[in-house]
Amino acid sequence: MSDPTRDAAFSLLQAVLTRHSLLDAALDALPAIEPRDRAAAHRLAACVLRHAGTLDAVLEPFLRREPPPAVRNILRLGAAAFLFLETPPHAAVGTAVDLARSKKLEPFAGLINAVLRKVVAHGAAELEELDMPRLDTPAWAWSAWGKDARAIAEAHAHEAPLDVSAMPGFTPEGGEPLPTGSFRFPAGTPVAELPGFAEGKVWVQDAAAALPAKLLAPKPGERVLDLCAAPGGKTAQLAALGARVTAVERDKSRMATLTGNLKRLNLAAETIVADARKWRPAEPFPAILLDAPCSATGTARRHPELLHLRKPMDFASVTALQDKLLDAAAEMLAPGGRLIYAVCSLQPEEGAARIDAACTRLGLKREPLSLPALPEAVTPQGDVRTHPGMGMDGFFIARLVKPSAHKAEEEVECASPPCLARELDPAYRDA
Ligand SMILES: C[S@@+](CC[C@H](N)C(=O)[O-])C[C@H]1O[C@@H](n2cnc3c(N)ncnc32)[C@H](O)[C@@H]1O
Repeated sequence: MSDPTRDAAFSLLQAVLTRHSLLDAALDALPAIEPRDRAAAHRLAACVLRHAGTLDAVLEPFLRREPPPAVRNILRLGAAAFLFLETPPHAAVGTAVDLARSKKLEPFAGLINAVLRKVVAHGAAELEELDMPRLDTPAWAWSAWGKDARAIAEAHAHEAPLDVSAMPGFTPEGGEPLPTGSFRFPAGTPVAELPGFAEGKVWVQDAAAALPAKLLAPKPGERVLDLCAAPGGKTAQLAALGARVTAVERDKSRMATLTGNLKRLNLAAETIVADARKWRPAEPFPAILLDAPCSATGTARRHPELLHLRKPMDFASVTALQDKLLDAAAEMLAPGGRLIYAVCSLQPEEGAARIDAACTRLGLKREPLSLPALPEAVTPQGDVRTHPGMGMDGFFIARLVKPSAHKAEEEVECASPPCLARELDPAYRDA
């Protein structure tokens, strides 16, 4: 009989690595098991996903030929339990062998036993020699992250803490106040037990995810359009700051989650289920937050499967959608209005490159952001780029302004290229 934790962890790995499922979806699809076993299985599977490259490098010298994928996953589970999760050697090996038998992989039980015994004997020493951050990061991601790649990859080795945003004036007891205004609790803190959660005073939101709404800085009573709004962390921030928020979200069930979240927090917003590329308001908005759908590589600390599931060629379709959403946002922005564009991605093509293209295509002007609480996150172009090496999720945030009607007319006069005004303006030079 295999133990329920190993069994569930194996199902999670098979779902992610062979059927390309997201880990949360795979967790939802697990048969009913004790919550404690489910949490342990999640932790074990996430550990394998964080360290798959390192685990494979440790196993490599002990394998004479490539084992079937299911057998490799059992070997990874056994090695991860021993090397990273302090499982005693006999339990790490024995549960892996039992698991193989229960999955009709009896012919591989001897191999699994022999390989894992070698891992137990030599694996820890081998680990010392390996460049784990490099091995656990796909080559496409490492090269895209440039000089920050090592710091990001080192942070990916650890579980993320639990950050929360709080209603203005409320301080959740026991939370570490962060310079950017969020509060931090240790990884694994049960959300429902957070101080102020039951009273609707706090909501879960990574410290980086809390920055875009702060940088939009709505005034009390100001009309704000929140595009791509669900599950509503940023809608809640904007409403809590006193803005009159219109939240647009394409997915009906995600919008239901947003509505439920606002209700729990006793906040209000106008909610519209629609495709932001097509929906148009009666009046343009002076302030828009576009939290665009993205590859979400900035959240890989919490979702370690993403680096296994994403492929470089996936980015073309998501950047095309980001451009269309920027086009729509520019149309809905009042002259003189401001637009905050945000993505929880570490990929430059979803960040600065989208803003460069939007400035050229739409005549918007990039306005440099200032973030005194986190100056290292401000790029030379004036955008904000956080990453896990800074202790928070990876986010890209930029502010764009639409020239006022008066200015726009001036630009029309000199619109035939090349436009001298654009050539002289450093913001356009960057574009
Ligand atoms: C990054 S999430 C937004 C997170 C949210 N702003 C928050 O703070 O909780 C992106 C959202 O965009 C929605 N979305 C994707 N394409 C859309 C479109 N064309 N129009 C409106 N919403 C869209 C997705 O369903 C998803 O809920």
